[in-house]
Amino acid sequence: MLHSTITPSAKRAAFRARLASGELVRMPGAFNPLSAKLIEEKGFEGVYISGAVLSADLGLPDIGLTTLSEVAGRSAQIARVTDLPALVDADTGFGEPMNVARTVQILEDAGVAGLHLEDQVNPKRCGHLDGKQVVDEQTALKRIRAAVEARRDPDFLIMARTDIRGIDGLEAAKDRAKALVDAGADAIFPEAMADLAEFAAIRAAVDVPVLANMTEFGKSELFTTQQLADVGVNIVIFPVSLLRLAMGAAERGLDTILAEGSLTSRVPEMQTRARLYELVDYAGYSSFDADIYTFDLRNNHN
Ligand SMILES: C[C@](O)(C(=O)O)[C@H](CC(=O)O)C(=O)O
Ligand SMILES: [Mg+2]
Repeated sequence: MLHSTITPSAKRAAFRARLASGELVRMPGAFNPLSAKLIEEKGFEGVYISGAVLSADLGLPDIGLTTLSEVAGRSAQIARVTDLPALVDADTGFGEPMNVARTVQILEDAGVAGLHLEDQVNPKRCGHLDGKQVVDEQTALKRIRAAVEARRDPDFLIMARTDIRGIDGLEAAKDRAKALVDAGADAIFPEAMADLAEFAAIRAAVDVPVLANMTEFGKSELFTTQQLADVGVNIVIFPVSLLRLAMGAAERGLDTILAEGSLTSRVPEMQTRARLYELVDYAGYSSFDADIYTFDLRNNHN
């Protein structure tokens, strides 16, 4: 009820242990705290907090407009309601290496299990857009070193994302990944890999966990969790998928009101009131204080 009772440090330790086991960690993107609860209930191993989703949620493009406070606020809301470890997209770290250090501490305070920092120039753009630019190697490494030095919980995962594949190719991505690991990165997120062989090449180049980004309508093909596990990928994110599904359903629903004047034909597709109440645990609140829960589902159409 109310919130997760597992401390951030325990979630981080569990995340590290799961990664060390070699088993794939599946992290769908939670577009809000409620969807994080659903992800947990379905049995996934973690939740991802996407920058693309946060900006879209605010009605903004994903081009570096969102602030650290907005990302930290959303991260804290999500981390508070789930026992799962959360990995948050910290874009380029919101500025210079000094800002990156502050970003790490603020996101540690938000209760997430780790973050990823990318090597794009500021302002960044979605990794699947054309016209991206990356910083030189020394600048990229400084960001990671600053992040590692600033962290207070040694289990807080600092993942380095490199966007260089789409600009200078796979060899450059392998070199950059190795250098980022030498600078202290705990894991690597190679953005916009073209195929499974490219994931395998990054996997072979470094000895830390590797993440695969299974975002739809992007530059990577969509592979199954089994295919990714078979090439040694350790974490898979479905960053924007739940938002895309929900928004697809919302759009169809709005069209139905326009066409039919009612949503009756869509009700079978909706999450029921009973299911929603189960997910947010009305019953738990009721046993905590029977006076606050007087609603009886049996009196409703559901
Ligand atoms: C993973 C990502 O950084 C995100 O913000 O979720 C995006 C996802 C997307 O825009 O599809 C990305 O740059 O890949
Ligand atoms: Mg992003």
